[in-house]
Amino acid sequence: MADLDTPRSAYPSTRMRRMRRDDFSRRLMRETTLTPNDLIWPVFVLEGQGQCEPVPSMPGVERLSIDLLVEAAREAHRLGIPVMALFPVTPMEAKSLDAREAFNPDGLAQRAVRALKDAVPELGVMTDVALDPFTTHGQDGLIDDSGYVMNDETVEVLVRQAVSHAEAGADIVAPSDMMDGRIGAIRAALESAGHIHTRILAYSAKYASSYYGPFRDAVGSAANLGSGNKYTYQMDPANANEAIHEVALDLAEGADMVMVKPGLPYLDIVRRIKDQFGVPTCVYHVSGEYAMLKAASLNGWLNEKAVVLEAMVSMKRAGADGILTYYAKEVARWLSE
Ligand SMILES: NCC(=O)CCC(=O)O
Ligand SMILES: [Mg+2]
Repeated sequence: MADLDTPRSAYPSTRMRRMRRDDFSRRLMRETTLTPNDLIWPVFVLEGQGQCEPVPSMPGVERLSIDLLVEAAREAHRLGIPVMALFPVTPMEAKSLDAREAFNPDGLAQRAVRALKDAVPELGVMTDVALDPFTTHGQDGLIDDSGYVMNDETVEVLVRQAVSHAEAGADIVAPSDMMDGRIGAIRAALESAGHIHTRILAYSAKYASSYYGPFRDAVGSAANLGSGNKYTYQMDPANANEAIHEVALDLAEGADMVMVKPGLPYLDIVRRIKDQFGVPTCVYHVSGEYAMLKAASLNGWLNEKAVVLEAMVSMKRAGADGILTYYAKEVARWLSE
């Protein structure tokens, strides 16, 4: 193929609109194709039976108890979605300073994994490795007297959490905490416990973003976090080289896949990672991005299906192999129409 700066014939022998004229030739030259295989569906899991609670800041998204989650998983699997990602809603009384509920073998996440692998074994199950749903202060790790999130002490808990997920049957563990060295520590612990097939999706470039607000409402960590912030461990939205550095470290420590989060505002990061490393790269279309599209659609200001599919194809075009999105089921349905 000629490279892009090879001289080309100019107008009128070249008319770019020729190929755009008809549907058949538009389809023929389409460079990016979206399929349900590209989707990971994040879900919020509740205690109880028959529980289904709407998330007010994410219309259309519901928190589900495990029995209803299993039904939803069957449907996701039927729609061709390869993976679901679980986010437990921890009851206030199970939260603590040391986040011990995170590695409870009978915790909500661990029970949900077992139920899903039992009911729909072909569906990939991914778990969130981070302590924010389990701490009374809503930070992703253990804090010292000054409130600083302690790295190495936190990593020890993350390792126990990840191993407990693998023991429950999780296919993918996804550390989203941004502590240093946690990928290597988790990988070593999984290997020595015999969980050699457990994949690690590292949230390598997770930014300290304001787009996570509705998620924190959904899992109930917003109230715990209060006016706190995560600037000492999540990345500065102004940085890109630092993301490359983070990804290089996580790959060296044993990550199978890496993630950029949020999605649309950070597609330059996705593209740089894909070009530089060529590894499986995921992107998280986060709660705030969902809320924006949903709110505008509910107001009649945007065509929901059209803008959501455009957002998805843009993430794929930027180099993403997997897209975590609360719109996963709708997207899979639209693609099959
Ligand atoms: N670990 C998950 C998050 O921190 C937030 C995701 C979102 O806002 O959708
Ligand atoms: Mg890191």
